[in-house]
Amino acid sequence: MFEEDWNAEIGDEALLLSLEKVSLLETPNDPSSVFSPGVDSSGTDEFVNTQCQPVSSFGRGRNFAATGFQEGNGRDAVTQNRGFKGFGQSESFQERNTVDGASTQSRGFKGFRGGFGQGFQEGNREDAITQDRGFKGFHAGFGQGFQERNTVDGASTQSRGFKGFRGGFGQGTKGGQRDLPQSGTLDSRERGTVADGAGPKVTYVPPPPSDDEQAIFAHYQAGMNFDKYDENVVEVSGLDPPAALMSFADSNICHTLTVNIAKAGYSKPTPVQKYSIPIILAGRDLMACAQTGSGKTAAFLVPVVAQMMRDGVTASSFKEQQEPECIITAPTRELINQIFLEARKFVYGTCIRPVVIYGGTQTGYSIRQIKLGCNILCATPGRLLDIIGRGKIGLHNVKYLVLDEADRMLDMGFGADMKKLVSFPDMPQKEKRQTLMFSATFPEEVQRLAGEFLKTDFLFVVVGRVGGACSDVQQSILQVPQYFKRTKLLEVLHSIGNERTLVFVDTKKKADFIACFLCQENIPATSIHGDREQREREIALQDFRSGKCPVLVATSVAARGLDIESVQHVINFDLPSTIEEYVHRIGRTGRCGNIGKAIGFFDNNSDGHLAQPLVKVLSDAQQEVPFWLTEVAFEAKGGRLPVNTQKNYRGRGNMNAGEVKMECSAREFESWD
Ligand SMILES: Nc1ncnc2c1ncn2[C@@H]1O[C@H](COP(=O)(O)OP(=O)(O)OP(=O)(O)O)[C@@H](O)[C@H]1O
Repeated sequence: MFEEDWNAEIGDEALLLSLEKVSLLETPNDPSSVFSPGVDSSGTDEFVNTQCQPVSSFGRGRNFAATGFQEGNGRDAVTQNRGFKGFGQSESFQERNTVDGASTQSRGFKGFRGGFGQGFQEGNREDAITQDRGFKGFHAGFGQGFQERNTVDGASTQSRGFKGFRGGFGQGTKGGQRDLPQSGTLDSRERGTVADGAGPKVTYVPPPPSDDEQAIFAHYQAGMNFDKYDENVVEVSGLDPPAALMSFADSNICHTLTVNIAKAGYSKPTPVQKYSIPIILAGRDLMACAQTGSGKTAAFLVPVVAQMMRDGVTASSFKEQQEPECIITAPTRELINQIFLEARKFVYGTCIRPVVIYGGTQTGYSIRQIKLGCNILCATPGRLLDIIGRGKIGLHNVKYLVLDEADRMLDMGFGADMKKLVSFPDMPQKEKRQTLMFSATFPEEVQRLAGEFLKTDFLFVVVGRVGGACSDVQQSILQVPQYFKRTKLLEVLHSIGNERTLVFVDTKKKADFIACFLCQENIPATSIHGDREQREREIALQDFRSGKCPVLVATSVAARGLDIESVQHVINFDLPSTIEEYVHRIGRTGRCGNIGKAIGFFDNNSDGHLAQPLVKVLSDAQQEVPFWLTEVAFEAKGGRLPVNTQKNYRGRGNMNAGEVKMECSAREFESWD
């Protein structure tokens, strides 16, 4: 991700003063009210040596707001250390970094003493052997009664990020109760290149989902605008498209699946389902674009399961190498898990076995799940390639290849992985498999790239406008300069009350910082981003879903696909760099016919590039367009684009290959898969 200008925000005197006034959380011994990112890293640079993620349990040592904080880091040999390293109060805070041996790197926040305000320095030192970057020395504040020790023996160690929250900010989660096996965060780097044993092991095993029928079919209610989906114009391009279906019963699918659809609470198909289901049942390749929250997941799962049943799929039994009939990929771990949970609904009572594998979890666990049998493999790209490379998955039986969030899967972030996937010798050629692509956005150049994966007679279904925002989301764009954003955020959150709100920021560090800040303001918040351990990410999401933390501060890793009940608000604290990302982010609310609200903080200094595409997205979705925004858009068009120091201009319809390339940065620096 892009490095933000922290000085611009934190160095502001007024803000520092206001932060000094912030009172600390005052429930040190109440485990249910002391939160947690347990944040563990924030660095963004490449690793040099092996890395050691501190074991940061949320259990003991979570007394984040009591009396004193200690951190010790004892390391031998080549050590790298990046990120936050402890919060504490001046008197009781101690930080110990014992480094034996040579070559030490240390980056990032190192010890808060005294709130966010004073004593905040950024160090940027680089000598031959020792690197030390980032915030160092917060004096006075933010955590008390907090201890962390990281002792790492052995050579060549790296550690990044926040070190010191065990429990962290926010409310909720008592680590002890949730002490699942620990994970390290190898993320994308764990793929293939870092074999088991070569680096610190990722040991996280996610808790198994409930097998209880009620839990499997749990769903939220469609909203009052559900029927309005039918008002959307649907365009199908390509030769001989089959007729759309009007009801699930029309689709002639097997009885068990029909029952499962009903149990999932689907009484009638949405437009993307009406058109996609018969196309897939007819064996055609498909690229489908429909607004966020309008049921694209079932639009591919239902017909794939129906066809597998029709073709008499056999139950796969225990084998060292499995040969799934269907592979589904998506860009983020949480999203692929969600797709897997949806798949479990539709295959219920059949012999079809779906399996999910994704990064940040123990590779051995993924392999064990696969060995037990696998008909539908839901996977993030990195873990998928890794597992294929280990010979645990044979591809010659693949009949369906699904790319959810296909534009993201084909851009420079994951495009190479997807090319690699279809280039495996045993992967059936595109003529011999069905390739299905779904997204709410499809920039034109990505549409062109998609052609390489699809048969020439593929069909393109567009519900509404390509890349259009969901009209059930009431959008407002406010002019908020960077230095004023936190004040504005508080103002908005106070007016919202306890309603579930997703706040998007542009960097991982900032996600943690804003979550901390909100907690200090007694707004229970947690964070999700690519530097958090997978276990922490899942806990954060769970706490948000359950309402324990009604505010989730996120980077773009949470922008796509996530379907969380009752998210009433999305706040773009930082607007994203592309309009597509904006459309996905605000689409976390206003789903399945429910209504939602999205507020964007527009900073003239950094968001000028987004003015024009925003005006278009707002007006296409029949939203009010502020006059000032049209003016900024006009200025941008006239060549007087405000100097943009932080973001890259990647508006829709204006992308070129180079701009697509930039998309990869988000994924490279964030561990999405
Ligand atoms: N036909 C239907 N009837 C009732 N609910 C439905 C129907 N189809 C989908 N849903 C529900 O609507 C919600 C949104 O669906 P889904 O997540 O598939 O949307 P999406 O189009 O993939 O969104 P995004 O673009 O954000 O990924 C889910 O909770 C899903 O269970």
